Amino acid sequence: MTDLVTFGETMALFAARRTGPLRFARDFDLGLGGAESNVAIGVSRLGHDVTWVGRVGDDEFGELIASTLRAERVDARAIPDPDAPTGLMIKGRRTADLIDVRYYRKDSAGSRLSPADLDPALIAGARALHVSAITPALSPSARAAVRHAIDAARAAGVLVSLDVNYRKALWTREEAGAWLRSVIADVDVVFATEDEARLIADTDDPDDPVALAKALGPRHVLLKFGARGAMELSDDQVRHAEPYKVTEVDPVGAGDAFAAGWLADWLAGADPDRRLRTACAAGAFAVTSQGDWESLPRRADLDLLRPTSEGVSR
Ligand SMILES: Nc1ncnc2c1ncn2[C@@H]1O[C@H](COP(=O)(O)OP(=O)(O)O)[C@@H](O)[C@H]1O
Ligand SMILES: O=C(O)C(=O)C[C@H](O)[C@H](O)COP(=O)(O)O
Repeated sequence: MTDLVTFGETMALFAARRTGPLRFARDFDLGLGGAESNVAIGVSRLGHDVTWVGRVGDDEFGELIASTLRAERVDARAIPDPDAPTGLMIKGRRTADLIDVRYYRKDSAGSRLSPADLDPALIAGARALHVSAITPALSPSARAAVRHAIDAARAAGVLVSLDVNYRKALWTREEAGAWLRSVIADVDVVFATEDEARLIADTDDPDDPVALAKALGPRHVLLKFGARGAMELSDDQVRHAEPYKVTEVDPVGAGDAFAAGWLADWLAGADPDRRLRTACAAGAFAVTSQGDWESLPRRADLDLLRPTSEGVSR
């Protein structure tokens, strides 16, 4: 039995070590990145059993992904695909605070995920399913896999969580909006930035976060405002969360961390105020180091941050 099932594409990640145009980068840190595996690691570190499913190439990067996730205690069902390579993500630093992410993932192993890769019994045995709207943008078979997984979760009464994670390199706003509107009624929890929420919501006041959240529809709506914190609309009640004070080194991965924190506390049965604080703390931790997931917190770390922290722990 697992608490959370998630699936998607995880890529080998090359992060340039120095700032400037990528062609002058010279050296890179090799790691991995993928929205859903970032969430899987985050939820695992916060104490729950997580299963991640995805296709990887039958290559060194596929090994890197499987072994890293397993080291993070994620039950990684990394399906080796003999016919396609692991996708790549290249992270450049054009300036000290301008990160430029490029994908080399067309026809990758991860994009070849299909409904047959996702066992409905695995999903039915979990308490929550987490998907992102990156997967449906990868290929028709990956899109069908998301629908299949959501249907399996709904049939079994398993919580369905969706992170909008709009990636303009993969599809247009119109394509993403149409797909999102086709699934939103089957979603229990949605994570979005305000701009992402506007892909789905039809409201007269798209600049009002509360109106936007109400127009989305799911039982739990989480709107993320970056360094300004977040808002939750759950069961008609609105909660605002102050951000935690950290020095931002790399903003990539904050949204995945936030989703991980929220889901971990939902699984733990935490009260809604605490759940939202955990989500914000996890998001804050994520921006403190270069990697997409390396600085994600364990439970004991959560108390280290305070909204008004002076940065000293005694
Ligand atoms: N610089 C920051 N300082 C403190 N918390 C942050 C910072 N950036 C992000 N967070 C936290 O992480 C959450 C998600 O980040 P955000 O950038 O809004 O999402 P995404 O990565 O999906 O665009 C925010 O709602 C906030 O709680
Ligand atoms: O899987 C993909 O396509 C990715 O882009 C992987 C990224 O590492 C994360 O998804 C970060 O996303 P945020 O948490 O929204 O900053």
